[in-house]
Amino acid sequence: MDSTTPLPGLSAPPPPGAHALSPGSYDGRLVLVTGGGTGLGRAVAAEFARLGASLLLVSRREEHLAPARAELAKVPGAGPVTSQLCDIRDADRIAEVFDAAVAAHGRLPDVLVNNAAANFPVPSEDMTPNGWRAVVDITLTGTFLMTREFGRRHLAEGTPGSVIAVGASYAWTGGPGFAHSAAAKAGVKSLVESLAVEWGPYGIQVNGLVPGLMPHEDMTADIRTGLDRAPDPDARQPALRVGAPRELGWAATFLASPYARFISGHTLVVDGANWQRRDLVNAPVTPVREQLDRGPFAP
Ligand SMILES: CCCCCCC/C=C/C(=O)SCCNC(=O)CCNC(=O)[C@H](O)C(C)(C)COP(=O)(O)OP(=O)(O)OC[C@H]1O[C@@H](n2cnc3c(N)ncnc32)[C@H](O)[C@@H]1OP(=O)(O)O
Ligand SMILES: NC(=O)C1=CN([C@@H]2O[C@H](COP(=O)(O)OP(=O)(O)OC[C@H]3O[C@@H](n4cnc5c(N)ncnc54)[C@H](OP(=O)(O)O)[C@@H]3O)[C@@H](O)[C@H]2O)C=CC1
Repeated sequence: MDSTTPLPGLSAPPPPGAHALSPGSYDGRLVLVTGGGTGLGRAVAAEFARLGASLLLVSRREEHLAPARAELAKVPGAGPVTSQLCDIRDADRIAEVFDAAVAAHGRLPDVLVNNAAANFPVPSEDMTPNGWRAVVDITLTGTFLMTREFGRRHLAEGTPGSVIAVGASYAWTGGPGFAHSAAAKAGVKSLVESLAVEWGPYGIQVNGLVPGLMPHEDMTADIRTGLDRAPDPDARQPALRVGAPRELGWAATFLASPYARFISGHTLVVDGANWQRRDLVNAPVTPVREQLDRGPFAP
């Protein structure tokens, strides 16, 4: 192939509304998605709904939850869609959310998707203690508290369940400019590995799921601005395209399905191999302060 031949890249995903699993695969199942009102969480929830699941969306802001509830209830084949306001840093409120799940849906969530997370780009030398705590508390501790409640309820009832924790590939590599989030996501990956073993004997499967770059309209301004600094995001991916949020949803519905019951403690990366990218000759290093358009450090 000469340098003028167009590269094909990885093929475009099937259209919105398509699904790999049979219709009705999740009929009668309840799926709890944290952060299910926006972005990737909403896209994941939609794929479960398309397969017949009932949904419980959990996050802090009704302005995120109400429109998502309305949209997801219209997905053909979806079960009932409810939501609960909850800050996942609050263990008491999480217990109430599980009580509300049983009251509204008549069952515990069969699947927990820990999708909610917090993140903003910041050079580490500028990060305040409270900024670090906010991101680690939401992303790691919030994921643990939700998962702990899910596990306790299922262990008490003797019922099986499936947990999916949404991660990020900088759990393996580190994330310059995102040290708090990368550390938290590394903790999430480790948590998945610990709990998969602890709870395997009780029929509770625990996996991680890592999206690659999947732009969506709810991305925070900080992250969107960072992305907008570099033109043509497709050309910067080995797949020659960014991911579509529904591709994460398809992976999630597979991981929590009967066809994946023997997969546990694994973290699946859906990013077209972007995180493994290495060039023969690296691009010159740009310090994080420069990438973020920050002036010199001033204590
Ligand atoms: C360019 C490529 C990027 C690829 C990255 C892809 C990988 C991962 C992606 C994601 O995780 S995307 C998910 C992002 N979504 C969210 O973060 C949504 C929720 N976020 C929030 O609610 C807030 O942003 C929050 C700050 C994270 C949490 O809100 P909370 O109400 O608990 O905190 P605050 O009281 O507002 O702030 C706490 C603390 O944090 C400091 N802070 C907040 N924003 C920034 C910022 N943009 N830069 C620096 N510091 C920030 C804030 O000042 C507070 O600290 P103190 O001032 O009290 O010291
Ligand atoms: N987009 C991407 O390309 C990538 C995303 N990811 C991961 O994917 C997941 C989803 O990201 P994305 O959809 O882009 O981000 P969003 O900002 O759209 O979603 C974050 C969600 O988390 C909820 N949330 C935040 N804090 C709390 C809290 N304390 N309690 C309850 N809910 C909370 C928010 O809702 P509310 O404000 O209503 O509380 C929001 O719905 C995250 O885990 C993220 O780290 C990883 C790599 C790349």
